[in-house]
Amino acid sequence: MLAWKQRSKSKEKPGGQPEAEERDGGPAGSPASMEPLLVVRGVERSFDVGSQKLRVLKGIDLELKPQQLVMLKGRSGSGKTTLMNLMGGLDVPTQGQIYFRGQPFHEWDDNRRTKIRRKDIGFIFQAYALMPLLSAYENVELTMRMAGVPRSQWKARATECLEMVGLAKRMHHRPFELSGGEQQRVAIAKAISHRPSLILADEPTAELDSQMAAQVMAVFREIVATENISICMTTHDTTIMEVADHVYEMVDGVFV
Ligand SMILES: Nc1ncnc2c1ncn2[C@@H]1O[C@H](COP(=O)(O)OP(=O)(O)OP(=O)(O)O)[C@@H](O)[C@H]1O
Repeated sequence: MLAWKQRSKSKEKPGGQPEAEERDGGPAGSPASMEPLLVVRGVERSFDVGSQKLRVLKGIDLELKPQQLVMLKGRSGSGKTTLMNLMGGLDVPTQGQIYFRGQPFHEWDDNRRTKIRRKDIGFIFQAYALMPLLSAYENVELTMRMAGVPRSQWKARATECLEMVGLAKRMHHRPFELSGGEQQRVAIAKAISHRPSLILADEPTAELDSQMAAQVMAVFREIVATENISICMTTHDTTIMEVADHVYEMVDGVFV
């Protein structure tokens, strides 16, 4: 199992709020100097609720660079999940633009976004979302099957991903035979198996105790470094924000 390599990049703002620094200023070719993977520009999202319009996102700007781990924090109902759904092409903005690898998600229909999403984006949820009758290995294989990865690559890649998350010895266990932290690590192995460039994780550590949450964050840092993946995750847990490259705080549909 990986050790949790804590990165002390955050600073205390005068108001006592942790403010993460970006890893800018690195040499040419470092993550900070690369083209953004995802660009969110002036994004707004409203929902019709009865005869009312509910304005949830009110002008969001965000950039996610390759090999970056960013976190969204904010109170319940502030709009984090709504934004993640837009970033992952599950929904489209009412206003504004979303470019994923330069492709205009905001202009595309659902079919076109779904094709990109299956190949290039991985999702991780609070509640693991594993198939209960399939083993850890079979769960990972299923994602590759759905993403169109050639069958000849399934075995080696599923094994590699489960080893990466520290589950080499638990590969043939089914979800109910695994702890919460282990199940979440299977979910991570699933999410990275088809080699996406972006992982979106909604409260991935919410169900875990602090030690298991730390293990999951260690795995996230490892895959950002070795798999050329960027991660955007939501969290309420201030202790894990230390490992982020950048923390965005959302209040009532805007970043502060
Ligand atoms: N499809 C929808 N129709 C109407 N209202 C919606 C819809 N989706 C989200 N909302 C509303 O938008 C607001 C923001 O919801 P969202 O789930 O994005 O918040 P959140 O910050 O992720 O909260 P939490 O931390 O509890 O998950 C909430 O008031 C929610 O009820």
